Amino acid sequence: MVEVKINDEVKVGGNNPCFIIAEVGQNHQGDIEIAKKLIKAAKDAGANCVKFQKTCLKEKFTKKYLERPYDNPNSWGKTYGEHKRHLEFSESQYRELFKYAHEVGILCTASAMDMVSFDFLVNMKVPFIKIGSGDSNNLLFLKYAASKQVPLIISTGMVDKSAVKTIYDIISAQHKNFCLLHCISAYPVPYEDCNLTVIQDYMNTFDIPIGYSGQEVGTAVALASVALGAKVLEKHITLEKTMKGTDHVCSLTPPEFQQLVRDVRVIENALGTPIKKVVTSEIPCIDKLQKSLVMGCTKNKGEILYPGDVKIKVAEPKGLNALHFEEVIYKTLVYDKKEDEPLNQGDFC
Ligand SMILES: CC(=O)N[C@H](C=O)[C@@H](O)[C@H](O)[C@H](O)COP(=O)(O)O
Ligand SMILES: C=C(OP(=O)(O)O)C(=O)O
Repeated sequence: MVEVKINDEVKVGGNNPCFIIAEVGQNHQGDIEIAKKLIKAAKDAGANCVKFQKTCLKEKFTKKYLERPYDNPNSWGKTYGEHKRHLEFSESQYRELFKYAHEVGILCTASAMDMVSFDFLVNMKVPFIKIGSGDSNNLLFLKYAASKQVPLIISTGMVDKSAVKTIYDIISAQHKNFCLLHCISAYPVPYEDCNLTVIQDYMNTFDIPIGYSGQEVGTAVALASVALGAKVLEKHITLEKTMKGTDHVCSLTPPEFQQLVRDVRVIENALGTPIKKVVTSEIPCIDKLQKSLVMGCTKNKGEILYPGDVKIKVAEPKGLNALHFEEVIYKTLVYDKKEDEPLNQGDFC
């Protein structure tokens, strides 16, 4: 199975555990202390990585768009530009955050929301660069990103399958060190729009690790994505869901994130093998409750066992496994047998 190399220690895909990204995004409210608390919370929750969103505003947005009024309860300014400026950390603040994450001991990166930010992140030597759904139609940027030969995790919200194939073709023409994440870009995503089985379709179509970036409320859908085979899982993290900001509503609090990580690991462990076999932990139940073949009546040596003469019961001691019922019928007893006595190999011929 194809693996993506994040760094010397961390690989994604194949038989590696699901790589869990705690997406801070802009849930830091523009406050570096909150950002640090979220980095620490992500580490304590057991996430593999914590992620921000790096934007060069004049590269990502037109002047007119930045001047657009942004008058809603989640806004940090009168215009979209003011709002975004409030939420954007400077390069030196990013350096401080990356340093802090390093001290805390968690991988830290960001989504490059434009080419300028991409270059900054390459220079910062982040373990991989995320390209969010806002760029799933930005083929120019995707080509540029692919040419830089850094590991990429790419979300595929807001486009259809044919565009996703194009993204795959663009990146894989340069390298295979990338993952695609199924994503629906709504905040929050109604459950009926999650279309989680797209993950399986991606897995059947693409020879790279597939993951899920979930914007729905809660953890159930994210957990299901892992059961379906997601090798990367991204969920937003917040200190408090009632905080101001567009994404808090679809985010997980630190205890919820911790539970998510725990449950993902339980699911991975439980997925086990597709080979159905009797496992050691079942032996006590087999001993206690599995049924076996016993005599349904008292019969003597030389008599034939007719269907009604053999019963299937939980017995002590056990007889032959009840699966052998058909093999016993119409055989001749070689011993006298009492009702309820177990029937074993050698009792008939
Ligand atoms: C598509 C995309 O970029 N989505 C991101 C990742 O999920 C979001 O975090 C947005 O940045 C956020 O919802 C924008 O909110 P506002 O417009 O209020 O700053
Ligand atoms: C928009 C982003 O992600 P997604 O599309 O996965 O929500 C992002 O990472 O910035």
